[in-house]
Order: sequence, then C-alpha cells, then structure tokens
Amino acid sequence: MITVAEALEALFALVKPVTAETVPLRAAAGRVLAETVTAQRDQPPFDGSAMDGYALRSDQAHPGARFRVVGESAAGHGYDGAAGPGEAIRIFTGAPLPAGTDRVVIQEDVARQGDTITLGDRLDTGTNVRPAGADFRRGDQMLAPRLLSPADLALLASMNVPQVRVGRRPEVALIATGDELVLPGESPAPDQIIASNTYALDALFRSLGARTRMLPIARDTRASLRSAFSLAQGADLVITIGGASVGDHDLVGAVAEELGVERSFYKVAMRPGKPLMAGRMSARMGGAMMIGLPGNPVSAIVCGHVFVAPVLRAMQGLPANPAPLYSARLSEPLAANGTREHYLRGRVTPDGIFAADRQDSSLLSVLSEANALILREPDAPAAAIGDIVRYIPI
Ligand SMILES: Nc1nc2c(c(=O)[nH]1)N[C@H]1C(S)=C(S)[C@@H](COP(=O)(O)OP(=O)(O)OC[C@H]3O[C@@H](n4cnc5c(N)ncnc54)[C@H](O)[C@@H]3O)O[C@H]1N2
Ligand code: MOO
Repeated sequence: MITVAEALEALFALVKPVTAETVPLRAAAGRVLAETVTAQRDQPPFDGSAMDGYALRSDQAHPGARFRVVGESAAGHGYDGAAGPGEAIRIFTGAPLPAGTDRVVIQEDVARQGDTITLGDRLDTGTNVRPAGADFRRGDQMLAPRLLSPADLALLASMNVPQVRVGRRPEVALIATGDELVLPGESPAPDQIIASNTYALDALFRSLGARTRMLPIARDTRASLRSAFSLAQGADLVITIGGASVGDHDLVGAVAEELGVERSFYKVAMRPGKPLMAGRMSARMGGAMMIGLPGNPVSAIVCGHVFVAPVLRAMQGLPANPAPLYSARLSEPLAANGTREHYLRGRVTPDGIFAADRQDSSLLSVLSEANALILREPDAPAAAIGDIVRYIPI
C-alpha cells in the first residue's frame, strides 16, 4: 500500500489542466484566474476625502481659525477651482480634494455661520485624505493562478476589468455502483439502501468549481459498469463509488482495466479510504482521469476532501497541493493510532477540537455533525488534552 502523500503525487501526475475561457466577472466567483490582470488605473484616481467636512490647508488648521467657504466638492462632482489662503471648500466622503487643500476637518469639529466656518478647539490629528493610488496603482497586478474570492471580484471590478480568463470548469462524471442502491424517493426492497454518497460528492465538487454529471447507478455486472463508463465519455474526471474492494461483486477495477484504464495505484494506507484506485482511461474511452472511491459513505466523502478536492484545484490551474491543514488544541484525549494514516471525524469549537466517539466509515450521521477531519499520522502515540493536532476543515 502507498501512503496518502504518494497517492496524491500519483494523482497529480494524472492531472491534465483544463483550457481557459473568458467569462464576465460575475461568473468568475470561485474560479481560478488563468491570466494575470494588470490595473489600468490608480485607485482612488485622485486624492479624496475620507469624511464629510471642509477641505482646507493643514498649515492653517489651528483651533479657532476662521475660513470662508467658497465652493463644494461632492463624490462625482469635484470642485474645479482652487482654495486660496483663508478659504475652505465644503467636501463630502469620496469627493476629490480641491487644489490648494490637503486636509479635511470633519463637520463635527466645525461651527458654520453663513459662509464662514470656525474650527473647534479639539481637532482630530489626521488629514482625512485618501491619497491617489492608496488602494492600487496603474500597473499593479493580480497574479494568475489564483482562486477568485468575492473580494477579488470587487478588486477586479475596481480595476475596471469587466471579464477575466479563468480555467474551464472541469466536467466530473459520478458513477455510484451497487445492486443494493436506489435513488432517494424510490421504494427500496428490504435488502436495499438509498444511494447517498453521490449527493455529498456532487455538492463538494460543484463547490470546487466543477460541473457534475450524476450518471445512473451502475449495477454489479460488467455490462452495467461498461455502459456507465461509456456514459461518462467527454468528462475530464470519472469518479466511481463502491465496488472497489476485494469482494466477488467488486468489479470496478476489473471493468476499468478491461476498458483500457491504465491503473496508477490501488489501495492507500489510510483510514477510511483504503481501497482507493486511480488511473487514466484509454484514448478510445476519452482519456479522462479516473478515481475509484470506496463505497462506504464516509470513506468516499473523506477521499473526496483528501484527494479529489486537490485534484480539481490542480485541474483548474492552482498549484498541486494537498488539502490545507489547520491546527487546534485537543479538548479531549485521543488514543494511539494504528498503522494507517487516520482521518478522524471531529468537531472544532472555540474550546478546542475533539474526535467523535464512533468512527465507523458507514456513519453519515457522525460525518454530518463533524466539521473537521483530524489527521493522525501512522503509529501516532496517544495524545492528551491541550496537545496540538492538525485537521482539514470540512
Ligand atoms: N475482506 C475485506 N473486506 C473489505 C475490505 C478489505 O480490505 N478486505 N475493505 C473494507 C473497506 S476499508 C471498505 S471502505 C469497503 C469498500 O468497499 P467497496 O468500495 O467495494 O464498496 P462496496 O462494497 O460497494 O460498498 C461498501 C458499503 O458502502 C455502501 N455504499 C456503496 N455505495 C454507496 C452509495 N453510493 N451510497 C451509499 N452507500 C453506498 C454499500 O452498500 C456498502 O454498505 O470494503 C470493506 N471490505
Ligand atoms: O477504510 Mo474503509 O475505507 O472505510 O473503512
């Protein structure tokens, strides 16, 4: 069995980055910037006021000083003239600072009578001026690749960039396998259960920028699996769920091989998720990358976070990195780990992190309560309250 790190390296070696496409800014949220963007302007484009008040010369701004108000500068309506000695300009937040002024005294610190203002006794010390280019300057860059956050979209808009080049959404085909499975809403026979894993994986992959295709459930026959694989044609990534282990009805590996999947690895030293497999489909079958996830719901979903999420990021052009790890202090002790890397379902709270009591890989109710996968290295010794552990937020 290979380690999780080795499996990730092998997966990254199978990744073919998607091509780029141009999309309007609103469609770029959560996508990966494919081409560096250069600002064509300064922001703000002028020295501007940060407050509502009066613009004047700072060397004249003494407590009790008087000024004549000779004009107004509002956002979108600057003052064309210049302020002379003893003159002030009424100004509002976001308005350009008029020539001849370098400070804004807020209106709370001013008494006004007609066109005359008198500064108060206790003036604030700042200029209340936002210098031109304080946010960004013409020529500043947003570097690709970059996962575009909501704030990034505002920054790009502010740069006057209406559309960007981003990685195409990877197309992911999801194939649930098993004679025991029916879809939610159907009437299961006494020996059947509801196919659930695909719903978590579908949501997870779409949240990572993918487009998903949920294919009909494949039955535990070679013919049914073959037909499912053929429906997956055109996808960038084919994900099977279940049928990956060693039982007589676990046919995914055999059928994949028959269809020309070149296997990269099978089985990873981790818990849950051991019977993971990966490879690439033959050119005849579309050449997609294939990942076979174990059927146990928690195993499939954990592998989605640990393996498929980094793969989808890399496909879209981000660096090939494992899922980011965070640290927290244990609020409950942990037993020593076995020989496989363990991803314990747990909860991180303001008081620390703890693992759920029950860790069987079939328990979706436990996973649903979890917000973290606590990472335990192979053979990690028991850990006490207060020890720091690493986790993947989920
Ligand atoms: N003799 C051995 N038996 C098993 C081993 C082993 O090493 N030796 N490994 C165990 C581990 S670990 C796992 S994980 C499972 C994985 O097996 P498969 O990938 O073949 O999965 P299935 O047998 O098809 O299903 C396992 C379990 O999950 C349920 N399932 C499957 N698909 C779905 C779905 N889409 N939604 C909800 N539930 C699903 C299925 O009904 C089974 O209960 O093998 C162990 N066995
Ligand atoms: O390791 Mo299997 O993947 O649940 O329990």
